[in-house]
Amino acid sequence: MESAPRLTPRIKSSPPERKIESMPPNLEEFIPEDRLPYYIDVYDNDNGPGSKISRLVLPERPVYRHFGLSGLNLEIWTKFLERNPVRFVRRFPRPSPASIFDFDKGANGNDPKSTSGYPKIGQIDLRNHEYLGSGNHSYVALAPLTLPSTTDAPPVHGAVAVKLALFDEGELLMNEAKIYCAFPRELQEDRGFDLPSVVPKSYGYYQASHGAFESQSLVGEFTNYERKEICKVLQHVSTFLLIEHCGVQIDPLVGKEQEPVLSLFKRLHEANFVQGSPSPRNVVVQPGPLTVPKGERSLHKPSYRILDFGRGLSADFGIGRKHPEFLAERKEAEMKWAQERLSLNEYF
Ligand SMILES: Nc1ncnc2c1ncn2[C@@H]1O[C@H](COP(=O)(O)OP(=O)(O)OP(=O)(O)O)[C@@H](O)[C@H]1O
Repeated sequence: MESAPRLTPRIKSSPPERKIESMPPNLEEFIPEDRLPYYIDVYDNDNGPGSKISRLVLPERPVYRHFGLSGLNLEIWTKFLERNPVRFVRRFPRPSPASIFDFDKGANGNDPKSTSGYPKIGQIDLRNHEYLGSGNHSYVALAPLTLPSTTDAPPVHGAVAVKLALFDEGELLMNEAKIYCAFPRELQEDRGFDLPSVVPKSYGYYQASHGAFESQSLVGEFTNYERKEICKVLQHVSTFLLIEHCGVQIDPLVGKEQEPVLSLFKRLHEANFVQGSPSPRNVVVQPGPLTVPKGERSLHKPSYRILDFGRGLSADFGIGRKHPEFLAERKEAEMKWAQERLSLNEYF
């Protein structure tokens, strides 16, 4: 008997291929909280001729449209950025007080690796990033993340999605960061046929701050006045969220293609989360299954993931916690929404 032709998912663009040769393979491993760095240095000083001010570190924000950039001393910022990375500090998952203490002991000079093996400073290199996508609120880039080795773990080097807030949408990104912190590990890790991963793994939410700048060893001479001006610009620099790169956007799905994606929404709801804006833009696909080595994966066995939790709800905090009945209502509505919006019929 002839077997039925297998349906491969519709996707918006061709499956991910490295456009930049030096880009490492995607980081796929789960990194426990105590291995995430306290600081991340972002290299972002090479934005092509004529544009020394990075769009990524300093996205266009309404504040500039209203007041222009004149209030900020961009000459000094440029001088700083040409020679130094921008240092960000981890906000979520919140570093534990003990690890901060331990970190500070090391940061004071003499202990490059902390005693508990806590990695101090990671690096993101945005100079050669690939554009992954953007929404109404964000710009998402693929860039290499490096974490130093610790006393009991090897270094980490892999490509991750860096989601930056555009305009003044930091609140959505912060909500998303909190949701990622609340996800249980089993939603992020692929555990085989019956329990595929539902959402990307996340590697923390980071913010540029005065304190992080003060802890940075700077290349070049900066006067006190210049330091103050740099701190003013830092207040406008976007926060960012690091997440696993999980493939390319799907196109609306037909018939049976919808089943695996709807079952991911079901698992998300069973774990007491709501995504908040289901649409084909917020579902990505890559060759699977993820449990086998990369060379053996194919789009005939697709691995889907749900993205974008800016408008997400969780039973762990906020309105989802205060009003469980509201959360239950949203889950029901979201399932109907997902059925309609992921379907090709919706578009005709
Ligand atoms: N982890 C990821 N892996 C692969 N692609 C991604 C990832 N995160 C984001 N993208 C791409 O970037 C696009 C924008 O991301 P996202 O939907 O999270 O942004 P947003 O600004 O919150 O969107 P919206 O306008 O729906 O609020 C996605 O549609 C997807 O194509």
